[in-house]
Amino acid sequence: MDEYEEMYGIEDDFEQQFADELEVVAELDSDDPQGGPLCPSTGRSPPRGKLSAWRIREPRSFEEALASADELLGAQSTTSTHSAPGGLQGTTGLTAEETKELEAFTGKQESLTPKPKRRRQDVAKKLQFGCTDDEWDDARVHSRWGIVTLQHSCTLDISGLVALPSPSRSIDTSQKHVLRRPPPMGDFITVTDSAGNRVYLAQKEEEDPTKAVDARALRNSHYSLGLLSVPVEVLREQVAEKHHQQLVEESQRLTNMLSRRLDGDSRVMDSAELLDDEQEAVEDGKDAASLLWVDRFSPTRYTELLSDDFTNRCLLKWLKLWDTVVFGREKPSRKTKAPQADGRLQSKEQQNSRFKSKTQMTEEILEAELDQYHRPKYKVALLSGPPGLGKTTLAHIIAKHAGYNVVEMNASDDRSAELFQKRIDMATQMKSVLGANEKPNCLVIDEIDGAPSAAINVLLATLNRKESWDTDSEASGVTALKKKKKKESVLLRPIICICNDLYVPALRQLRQQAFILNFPQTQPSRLIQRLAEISRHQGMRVETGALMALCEKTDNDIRSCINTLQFLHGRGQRQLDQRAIQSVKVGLKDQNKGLFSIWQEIFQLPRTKRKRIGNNGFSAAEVGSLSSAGDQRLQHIVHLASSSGEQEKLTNGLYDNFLSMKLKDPSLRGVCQALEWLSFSDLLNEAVMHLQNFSLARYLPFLPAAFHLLFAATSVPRISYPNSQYEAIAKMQHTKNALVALLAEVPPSIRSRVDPRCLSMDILSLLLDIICPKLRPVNPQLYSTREKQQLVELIDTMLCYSLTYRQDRTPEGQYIYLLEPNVEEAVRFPGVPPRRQLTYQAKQMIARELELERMRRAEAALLSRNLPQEENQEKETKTEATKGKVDQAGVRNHQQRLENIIKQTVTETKPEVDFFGRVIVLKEKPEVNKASGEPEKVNAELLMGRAVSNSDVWFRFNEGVSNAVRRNVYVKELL
Ligand SMILES: Nc1ncnc2c1ncn2[C@@H]1O[C@H](COP(=O)(O)OP(=O)(O)OP(=O)(O)O)[C@@H](O)[C@H]1O
Repeated sequence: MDEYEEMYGIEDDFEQQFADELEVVAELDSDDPQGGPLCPSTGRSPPRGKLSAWRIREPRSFEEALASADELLGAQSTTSTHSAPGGLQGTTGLTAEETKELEAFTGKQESLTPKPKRRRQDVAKKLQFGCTDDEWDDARVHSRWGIVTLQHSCTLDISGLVALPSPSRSIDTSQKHVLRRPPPMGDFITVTDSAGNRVYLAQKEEEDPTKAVDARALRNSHYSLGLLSVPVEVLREQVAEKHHQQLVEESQRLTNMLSRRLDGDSRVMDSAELLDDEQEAVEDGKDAASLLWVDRFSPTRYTELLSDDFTNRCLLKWLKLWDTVVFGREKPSRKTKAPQADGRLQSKEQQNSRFKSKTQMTEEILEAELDQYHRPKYKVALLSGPPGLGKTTLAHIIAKHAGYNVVEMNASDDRSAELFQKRIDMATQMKSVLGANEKPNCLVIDEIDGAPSAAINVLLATLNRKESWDTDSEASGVTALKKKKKKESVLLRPIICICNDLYVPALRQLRQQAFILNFPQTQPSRLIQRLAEISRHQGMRVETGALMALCEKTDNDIRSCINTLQFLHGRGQRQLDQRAIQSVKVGLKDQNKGLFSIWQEIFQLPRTKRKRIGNNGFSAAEVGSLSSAGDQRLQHIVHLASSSGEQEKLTNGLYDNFLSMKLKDPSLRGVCQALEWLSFSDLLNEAVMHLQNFSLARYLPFLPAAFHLLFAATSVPRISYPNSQYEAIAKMQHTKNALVALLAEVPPSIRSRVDPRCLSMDILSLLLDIICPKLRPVNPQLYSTREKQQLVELIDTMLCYSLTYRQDRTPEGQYIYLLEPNVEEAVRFPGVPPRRQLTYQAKQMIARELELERMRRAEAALLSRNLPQEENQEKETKTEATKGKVDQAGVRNHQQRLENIIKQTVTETKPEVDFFGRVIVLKEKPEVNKASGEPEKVNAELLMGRAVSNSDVWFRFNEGVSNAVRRNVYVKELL
């Protein structure tokens, strides 16, 4: 207070009056960063930094203000390096002497300018905590609730309202805790010194982790407002982790590079390669995070392969067989086996040779002699097996290991035969010219099962070029030039083909000419080891049980396993147990199992697996939560069925085979349920197909699951390919066609009352009985009148429905008469006694009668059509007296037709010539009845020939071949 009075010469009642309130306000508004000037009366900073000192002091005159400003400027210019207003002093780091000098200097200016504020150190000393000046300099106030650190010349302002300029934040916080008055909120501790001065230390709770969580929750509520989608802590963690990972990868890469260089087996890497690798390393560092693990951890050496050793060795051996022709190395001569002394042993071996194992056969192929061009017997190796087992990787590594430059092509992509040819030629006839060590090419054709037959034929032609060369070599010297040309095109490089399905029809021929290697499943132990390595490398802790579960889930598919691990790693899962693997939905392979294996899995119970060691990590509750074995089976079958894209065929297979399974219940309840399921599935299918309601399609895979639960047995089921549906459809189509053909010929009066459904359901069966009357096997001439009548009715009925009998020959060579159209099949039901059949003779007689009747009717129809014409002609004949008898009797049908034909025919009359080409002059010219005045008729007669025009019989001959059944017809039969 006295200092304030010194400075301004007045006493501020306001401060005294409202000291408590001001302190409380100051307490609340304690985050003035600069500290602000001290309150002159209390030695504390005023409630609000901006308002305090200058606002409350007395107003000065203009001259006073100018003078003080001048003085202040002068002082600043001299002490510009030292002076800092108020609380900033501490930051200048002045020594005690310098401070004193500064005080002396400012003391001289007192009369002109307002006094600078007293340093806080002095104010603090006034409290007299019993510390000397030096002690104050280094004093540290420790408390449970916070640390107050006083460093160097920094002073303690116990008011707690002035922010001390301090390098550490602890002072700032401590200022809030040492108060002159009890804090308005929270607990505090009272401290009284020997002089009776009392201060209050605000009590601050130690940081509670739950509070931190609360803070986070609070922040989360802010995030929900859309401020930051990911908490900042998580972001920080991610950045740190990424950084760490990059470092780990970088170090790993460098280690690999070093080990590769040091590796004795590996070839010496030239400087260019090293440079490349280093560059790669830099690039990889960038891309490492985005790289797929399957690519990053792809094996680079033979020893890193996971595939079966026998397969690896066989392929390598086969490739080595090419060494003679490709590298010019001699094939190492094989040791001939010592002749067996024991005759008995020899005979035993001979016996065994009849039953060779697959391994023996493979080895025999590999030991077979080379052909005349020093190539192995099989020019192409065919690797087959399920996807993701590392076939392509194996081909690449083995080819590289054997010293080849690998050229890969994908047969599914390059599908045209020309492109196929071009690529094969390029790969097998050209040489890599890039790089210091040029290597011969080895062609790897991936996915050959996806290639069309034309492309496979191109490959086969390439393999068999040798033959064409041989024939040429045997030919005479004329083809010698060609020979040389062809010799170059003989295949001299190895080709490795890779496929998933060895038995696609297009590969049939290639199979016979290829060295086939079936890729077995990867051994789980090896795969688990590799997966453990990868996960460890990536900082994941994965239990062995979890890895086993993963291998099982993916059918030991390397690609699927590694991809699943990467996926889980990407989701931030660093620790994996068996349950995590089982609960995750990824990792299920896009399996495309064959239909037979699916049917087999449906009708066969899975073999119970041995309980694994370390698999008992579940508590009782966990075991309870796991789905039962039945549930798992059901899920497996549902998954299997939905992954096969051929739902209809799958259902057909179930339908055709389920009755041949071993049925457990004698009451056949299972069969009834299965039939219900089938009809339900049929309805579903109909709804999906007809109504386009594809949401129902998800229920279709439950049919196989139901069949599995109903019929699965431990024994291996015998499954046949389903044909019944195809046969049924073909039969139905055939029957429909017969009915349509029948109705098409039926007269409209009947057709209007008969539709195909009514015909097949109501009429046909009875009709077939009607057309099989009892007829005596005698000549129809001998039939009684009743029998004749019956025959007439039969013929009439058959004609009405356009039925007839057609002669046919059975495969055994027997002649039979078949109903035409053969609607008999439409009403022939299996298990029903066959209906009575007419004899061959009866059918023959009926067929003949039908034919005759048809002709008669046709003629009658024609006649009836011609009748009006005839009437007209009759009228004409009456008027024309010159008309002959023929006209009076009416123009005959055949004559009319003949005349029409003649009118239409344009005949060129050529003069008759003799053998020497001279025109023959006719001696007797036909007489022209000029009197009758009918030149046209004479002409017509001339053209027709007298015999025809005057005859009642004429025939027309159509030139050409006829396959019609011929029989002799006498003219008298026609009359
Ligand atoms: N030993 C191994 N270690 C790590 N990864 C491997 C190993 N072997 C193969 N892979 C990886 O597995 C993946 C699948 O291998 P690959 O393509 O050779 O299988 P595939 O049997 O040819 O499959 P597809 O029939 O689908 O072509 C590749 O990405 C490969 O990098």
